[in-house]
This record gives sequence, C-alpha cells and structure tokens, in this order.
Amino acid sequence: MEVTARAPGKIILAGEHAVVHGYTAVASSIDLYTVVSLRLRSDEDTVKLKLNDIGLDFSWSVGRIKEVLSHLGSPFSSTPTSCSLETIKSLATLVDEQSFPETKIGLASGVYAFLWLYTSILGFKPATVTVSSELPVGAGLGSSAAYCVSLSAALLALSDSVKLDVSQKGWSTFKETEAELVNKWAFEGEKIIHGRPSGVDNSVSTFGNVIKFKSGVMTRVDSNMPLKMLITNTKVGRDTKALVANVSARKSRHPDAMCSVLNAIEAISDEWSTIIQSHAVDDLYLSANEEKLGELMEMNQGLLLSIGVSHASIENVLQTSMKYKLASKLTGAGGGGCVLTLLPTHISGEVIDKLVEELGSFGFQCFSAGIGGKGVQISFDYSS
Ligand SMILES: Nc1ncnc2c1ncn2[C@@H]1O[C@H](COP(=O)(O)OP(=O)(O)O)[C@@H](O)[C@H]1O
Ligand SMILES: C[C@@](O)(CCOP(=O)(O)O)CC(=O)O
Ligand SMILES: [Mg+2]
Repeated sequence: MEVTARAPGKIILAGEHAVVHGYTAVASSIDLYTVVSLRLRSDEDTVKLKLNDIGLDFSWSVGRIKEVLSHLGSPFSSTPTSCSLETIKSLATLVDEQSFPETKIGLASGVYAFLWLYTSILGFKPATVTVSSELPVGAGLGSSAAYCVSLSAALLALSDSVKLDVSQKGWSTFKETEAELVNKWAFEGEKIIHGRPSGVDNSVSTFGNVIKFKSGVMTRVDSNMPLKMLITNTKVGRDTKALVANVSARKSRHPDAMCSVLNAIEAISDEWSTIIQSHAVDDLYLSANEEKLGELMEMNQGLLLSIGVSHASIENVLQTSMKYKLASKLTGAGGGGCVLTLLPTHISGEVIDKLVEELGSFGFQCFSAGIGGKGVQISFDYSS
C-alpha cells in the first residue's frame, strides 16, 4: 500500500520575523502543494529518499541506519521530540556517506529532518519516499514547512500512532487531534531546517485557511474579503535560518528600538485580521478596506526594511508595482525570495498584464495562487 500526503505552502500577510519573537502574524495557505508518497517495502532492506525538485536521491540500508543511530537509543521516541545536536551529527554522517554535492550543501538540513522524522515515527522499516513540490524551494512560500508537514503526515498515516479510516477514496483530512500530532512533528522538522521557527508556517500548512499566530498559539481567522495577490519570485536565493539569526542579532544589539519596531508590526497584523474579518456592505466599503490593506503592506514592508531583511530585488518589485499604484511587501523571510502585490478587485486585467511584463523583464517570475484553501490531506492507494 502506498500513502500520499500533500501539504500547502503559505503566504505571510503580515508579521513575519516579528512572530519569531512572540508578536502576532497573519498567514494564509495557498493552493500550491508539496506531495510526499511513501511505500513500505517488504522486498528490499533499504530506506530510499527521492527529492525530485532538487534532483537528489538517497538510499540507506536499514542496517547502516541502525548502526549509526543505535548508540543514541534509537528507535527514538514516537511522541514529538526535538532532535539533539548529537543526533544531528550522526544524521550528518549518514548524509555525508551518500556524497552530498557541495553546491547543494544548503539543502542537507532537509535530509536530516527527513531522517529524524522517519526514524522517530516509523523506526527502521524499509520504504521508498518520494517528494515533489509545486512550490519554489527557499523562496518564502513555506516550502520547508510544507515538506515537513507532508512528510510527517505520510509517516504518521502508516504508523501505529494514528488510526485512520483507510477505506476512504481520494483526498481526506485528518481529525483535529491527528492534525495536531502532524503539526507537532512538522515543527520538530522545521526546527532542524530553520533553527528557531515560530511555528506559523507548519500550523498554516497543517490546518489551512487564514490564521493568526502568536507565541505558539494559532487562532483561525474567518476571512470575508476576496483577497487577490500577485506573487513575484525575484529568484534571489536566501536562507530562512540565516535571516532569522540576523534579526535576532540585531534585536540583541538594539533591544529597545527593535521592540518598538516589532510592536508596530504586531499592530499591523492585528489590523489586518480585523479588516479581513469585516463584511463588506458595498463596493465602496470593500475598496476602502483594500486601500487600508495596501497601506498596511507598505508600512509592514518599511519595517521589514528597517530590521534588515529587504533586498535590492525586493525594492525593485516595490518600485515597479508602485508605478501602477499597487502596494507590495516581501513575504516569508525576505532577503530575496517572493514579494506579494495586492490586486484590488477593481483592477483591470490590462494593468496586471503590463505589470507582469515589466517584472518579467527583470528576470522575475510572476504567478497567482488561490488563497486560503485546505491544509494537509492524505490519500491511500491499494493498487501498489
Ligand atoms: N521539495 C523539497 N525537496 C527537498 N527539500 C526541500 C523541499 N522543500 C523544502 N525543502 C527544504 O527546505 C529548505 C528551504 O527552506 P527555507 O529556507 O525555510 O525556505 P522556504 O520555506 O521559504 O521555502 C531547503 O533548503 C530544503 O532543506
Ligand atoms: C521569517 C519567518 O517568520 C517566516 C519564514 O518563512 P519562509 O521559511 O521564508 O517561508 C520565520 C518563522 O516564522 O519561523
Ligand atoms: Mg521555511
């Protein structure tokens, strides 16, 4: 039997980075998914991992995994637990043995996260795991969270920790308590990739829709506004872990100034969630609210610049969209990656086409995505 799990990416509408320090963020799932398929094998004695998006394949014999991890007391606890530094070192041994290409070394932490989740949830069962994603990897759309959530979901679906109704056909969602377990494991995976994640990305990928997130607590937001965003990928590579660490360093150098900036970001997140929850009584009310959201995005972007996470490519997108009187902000960790541009309901297709063309001339890639869909889902296939 094969199980397939899919988990969505996300956009952060307001509050990235601030959320790492206990201030509110508002985020929404998008309809671009990372898909993980997992097949347990009785015919082989290996754990195979195929990472299609980054073109890397791994194969470990179960015996070798046991040998390297046994002194740490593996198989590990089947309840969500943090991976120690000592364990990461052992996981790195397993990855190094597969001659990880030097040019892709930044991607190694994703493989450590896989090995940690795999051995903790399924122990030493032989299997083939394949990962492919519609999300750009490392561009601010939460690919790391979608990867950890879909992996955790697929692994838990075939573990003893979760009892699922496997007779269901097509995509199905987890019950609340099971989804919480998926989310907790995914957070442990995110810790390996991000260092110090807030938990907003894995939560919105697990539960979907629009959420407010503060100090590890998620609140569902009932959005009543038809939100449309243009997403521009600057294609400038960046690493969430490094950007988050830089902000923390700036915060320790300037605690008072940073506290004021982060408080201001929180006020923006709070206003975002109030506005999108309000019911538009007529078109005038809707466009007034869209204008307010645009201003909030401009303010949020200015504050993100002040904490050091913007980039020349991001500023280029901002200036270009401003020519068309459209507001933008970076989304995710910044430093490159993706920028959101709010597309008000009254905007003409012609204007959008012109903007997309101009952004394309800089080598940026524009696309739109459905905002606020379902969270993680699974599907069983009995034919394999
Ligand atoms: N589809 C994927 N295949 C392999 N690794 C992935 C995939 N998606 C995410 N990752 C892991 O997540 C990391 C990117 O995470 P991050 O820097 O947080 O960017 P973002 O989450 O914004 O895409 C990659 O370096 C890799 O380790
Ligand atoms: C910067 C941050 O707020 C969001 C990071 O998102 P992404 O990995 O860039 O998609 C970090 C976090 O909340 O864990
Ligand atoms: Mg990430």
